[in-house]
Amino acid sequence: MPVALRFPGVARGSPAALAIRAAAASKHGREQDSVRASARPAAQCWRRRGLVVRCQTGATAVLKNEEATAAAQKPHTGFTAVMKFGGSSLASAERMREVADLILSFPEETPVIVLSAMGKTTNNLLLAGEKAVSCGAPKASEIPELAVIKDLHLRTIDELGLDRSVVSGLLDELEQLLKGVAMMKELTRRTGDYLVSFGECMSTRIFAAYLNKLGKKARQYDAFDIGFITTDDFTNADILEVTYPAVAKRLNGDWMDDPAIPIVTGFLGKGCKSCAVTTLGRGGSDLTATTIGKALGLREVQVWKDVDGVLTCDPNIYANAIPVPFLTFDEAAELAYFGAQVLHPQSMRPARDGDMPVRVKNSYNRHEPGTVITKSRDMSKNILTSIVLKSNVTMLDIVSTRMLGQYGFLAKVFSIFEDLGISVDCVATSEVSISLTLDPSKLWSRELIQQQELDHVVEELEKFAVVHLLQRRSIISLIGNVQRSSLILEKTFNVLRRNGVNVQMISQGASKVNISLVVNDSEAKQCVQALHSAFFENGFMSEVEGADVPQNGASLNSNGAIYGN
Ligand SMILES: Nc1ncnc2c1ncn2[C@@H]1O[C@H](COP(=O)(O)OP(=O)(O)O)[C@@H](O)[C@H]1O
Ligand SMILES: N[C@@H](CC(=O)OP(=O)(O)O)C(=O)O
Repeated sequence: MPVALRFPGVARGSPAALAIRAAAASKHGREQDSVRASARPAAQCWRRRGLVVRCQTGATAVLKNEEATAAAQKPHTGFTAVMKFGGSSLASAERMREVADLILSFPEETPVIVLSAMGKTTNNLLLAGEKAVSCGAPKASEIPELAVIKDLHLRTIDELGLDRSVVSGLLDELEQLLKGVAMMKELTRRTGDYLVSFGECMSTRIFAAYLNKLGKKARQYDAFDIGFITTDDFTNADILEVTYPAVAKRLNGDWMDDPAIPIVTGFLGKGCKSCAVTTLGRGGSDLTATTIGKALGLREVQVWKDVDGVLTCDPNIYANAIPVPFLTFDEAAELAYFGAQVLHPQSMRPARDGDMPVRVKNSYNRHEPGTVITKSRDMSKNILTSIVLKSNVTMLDIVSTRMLGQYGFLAKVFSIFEDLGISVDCVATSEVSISLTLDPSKLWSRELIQQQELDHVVEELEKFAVVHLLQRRSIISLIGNVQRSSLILEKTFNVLRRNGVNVQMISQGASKVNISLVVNDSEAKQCVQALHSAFFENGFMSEVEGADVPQNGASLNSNGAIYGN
């Protein structure tokens, strides 16, 4: 028999209201879902002694003021963790089966699931959009990438034994959209975001349907419909603060009313002014996951990838890379910012704010401990953690013609980059000159800077400086303990000298975890390999007194608690 409640002064559906409701349910020995919020004023009221709860049987009981207050202050949520699965973990029906099996293998968890688009679907959607611009409306239905997307999703549905209607409407809509782009001969950033959103909208619908088919009750959510409110910076939107309470209210509220595992689209949001679909930058589902984790105050966010955690370098550059068991949020953010594609650069922010560990795990190798990322760790024994390479970087040497004082010179240089929305990575200055590197992509949209934009930058800078544009450079970032910088640099320069490589610029970030070196693109991979073997493979760490030797140290018990940190 439901217990009817009303909470004067507490907004209906708010986390506090839900928490009081849960406390009342627990006090009356009821399942939470047998307790319903009611608008009926007569159902109960606040008395001096507390909240009088009247069951529909006529019996009453009191939830003491202290109990109600304590519950409201510690909002209860049924959820325990966020589990995010990227495109690499969801590339086929077989992979979806494995991911479902993985989720069900943690019966003690009540996770919120965040999914990216299947496999390479986002890239295919972007390519299809580009082709639509020039192919002409009658040919839009024949774009090869559209066929690949349709085939992948329909085959997955068939193989999972689901009804094609789960995505057929979206596939039709997608085809219509491409025809529209072909007719307009234009793909704006806003339309581009709407276009790529089909990937996540389809993967989540398929997966939710599959979990339901397995008997695990799941509910699909489009992030842009549940309170993910962003700036209107299409392709690279920022999540706004209002998102946190809105998402918590919606997910907690639905859970209380009708418990089901939420399956949420990663990467997507809703522009605060435009109300159009926005995206959070490539790889943005990691950020969706940590945002939900913070909103719900969860114990942990798990980010499931196709590698055994964050590695000592990109395994595509050097196959001997090994997992890094522990990282701080600062190290992970720096690593991501300087090019390690494994995490979205902004994704550590909510985790840091909510002091919530992030675990990077391998969905293909679930028993590996992975990497645990936390606020702090014992850095005293740490020397080098990981080596990151960012290629195709442009370097600018800018020498003042002394028309401006040094102060005005730096301000003027940076205002030009700000106006053009181009991000500057590394900077080194003298009194009259500045060397800096430009990210190959504009901010996080991964839209490459065009030559004409660079020409424009140089033209603007040449009004007050002599400028040398040096292209095809790479930044090698040494993520580690900058307190041991002399040791790191001594070893690094030995290795580079032996390999005949000259460093063209050095910069040590204020974050105290990163030293960056600029070298020629053509030498960069060889440098990373040589540095990796010198630091991680030849017993260097064990020779240095008190240094931590990288090895797998983090482990996960059955309910996901972290050992060994
Ligand atoms: N330092 C690193 N550690 C781990 N993976 C890295 C690193 N640098 C680059 N990568 C690449 O990142 C990939 C995982 O990220 P991503 O493809 O975005 O995963 P997902 O699609 O599952 O979110 C790995 O397959 C690997 O190739
Ligand atoms: N699908 C989007 C968002 C994302 O996060 O993907 P992944 O988790 O596969 O990196 C992208 O490809 O950018």
